[in-house]
Amino acid sequence: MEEVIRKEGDALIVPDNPVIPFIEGDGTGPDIWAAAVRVFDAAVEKAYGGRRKIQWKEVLAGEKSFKKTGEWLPLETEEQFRHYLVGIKGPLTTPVGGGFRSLNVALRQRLDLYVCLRPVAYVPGIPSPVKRPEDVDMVVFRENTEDVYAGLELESGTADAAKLINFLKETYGWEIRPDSGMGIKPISVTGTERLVRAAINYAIKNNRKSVTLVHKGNIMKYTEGAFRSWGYDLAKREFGDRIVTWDDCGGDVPEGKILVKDAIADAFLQQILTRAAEFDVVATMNLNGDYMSDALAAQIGGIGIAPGANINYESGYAIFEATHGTAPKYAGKDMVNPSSVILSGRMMFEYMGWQEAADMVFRGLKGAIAAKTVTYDFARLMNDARKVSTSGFGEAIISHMTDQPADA
Ligand SMILES: NC(=O)C1=CN([C@@H]2O[C@H](COP(=O)(O)OP(=O)(O)OC[C@H]3O[C@@H](n4cnc5c(N)ncnc54)[C@H](OP(=O)(O)O)[C@@H]3O)[C@@H](O)[C@H]2O)C=CC1
Ligand SMILES: O=C(O)CCC(=O)C(=O)O
Ligand SMILES: [Mg+2]
Repeated sequence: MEEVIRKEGDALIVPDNPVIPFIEGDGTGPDIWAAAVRVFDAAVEKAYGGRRKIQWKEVLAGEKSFKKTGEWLPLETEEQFRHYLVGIKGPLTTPVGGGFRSLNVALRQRLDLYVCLRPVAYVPGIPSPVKRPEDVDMVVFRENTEDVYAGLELESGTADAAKLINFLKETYGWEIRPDSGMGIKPISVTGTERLVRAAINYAIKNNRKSVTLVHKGNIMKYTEGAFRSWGYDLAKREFGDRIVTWDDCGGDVPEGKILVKDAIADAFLQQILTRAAEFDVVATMNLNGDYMSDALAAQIGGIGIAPGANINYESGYAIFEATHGTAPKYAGKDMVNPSSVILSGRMMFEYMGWQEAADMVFRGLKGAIAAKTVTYDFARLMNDARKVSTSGFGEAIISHMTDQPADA
């Protein structure tokens, strides 16, 4: 019988043999998925001795879907993610400068997965370009449904672009070059409040020290600046007894309180390199969050190991996915690092309440890295590594799954 994960009130009800839909992904997606699914199944088997098992169900999107169905993102795929509540996906190609819009963004928008959750923490043994990668332990909450990612754009030279440019001149007196392409950046109270609320709730639940609102509000006053103001207002209104702001305490945070502060995005990007330990949970808008998550990933070894999740905390819908893209030059070479999808699976197990399986995945991964068995991206920065393939790294993770606690 088909077992389906469902949400009842605040609780996620997870059967022992849940159906979990997956998208293999384009480019390196199939290589990574083949390694990752073996790791997931091994972790569940070792953690629960056969009592639990995932029933994987492939759903189509991207190039594979287009070849089979003529559609890039069939409605059925979206419906399957809704039906089964929790899913996982590989990266999907988005053409640059034209063609169809991002399927990744479309899925997030259609399921209203408003949080893009990207934890960035160092795993010992991984080569890093910074002196103190262990100082990086941040959790990025990136707003996932609006900002310039809303896809509201008009192409330069079109009648529609000309119409908008004329309207803006007539209505506001704005002078915009007639050969401009136009894009809209919506940032709403609704989008901001639910994102910041999720970030603060996460900080409380996980005993984190601070939540930093990152914005470019000095320049984009009514979008990014408003995000900052609405974020502070929400924090004070809904979490007044749990948080303090910099103005309240001058940085001297009372025991048990979470500091809510803000940083302008350009300064933030240099401070995460110079003073990484001062940042913890970070809440920001879509484009900033996209840039920041890759930049932060670089500090802990690169996007090959940076996981992520797209979540709606009210409906419970969640799609787990890597931070990186399709890395097309390595497609089919069984070469890239599968850690990002594998650690996204670890996040998925945690979300499902399968902590033992999550710990098993992490233990295996830490063991493989400690043994210096790594893929090309890490091997090229290490002197004494044993370079293995995508599938070889998956096998190494499985062979290092032990019964020792994750942080032993
Ligand atoms: N969520 C999604 O599905 C995403 C999709 N994309 C899409 O992916 C496509 C390619 O984007 P691109 O900008 O090249 O970014 P990618 O993230 O695909 O690749 C950029 C570089 O990052 C490194 N990298 C990526 N993945 C891995 C991995 N698993 N292991 C090791 N290193 C890795 C490689 O670096 P090196 O060359 O140094 O080895 C690679 O050349 C685009 O169509 C883009 O839109 C992009 C991001 C997210
Ligand atoms: O959708 C895409 O192609 C890119 C998205 C992206 O870079 C991200 O979400 O991190
Ligand atoms: Mg990105």
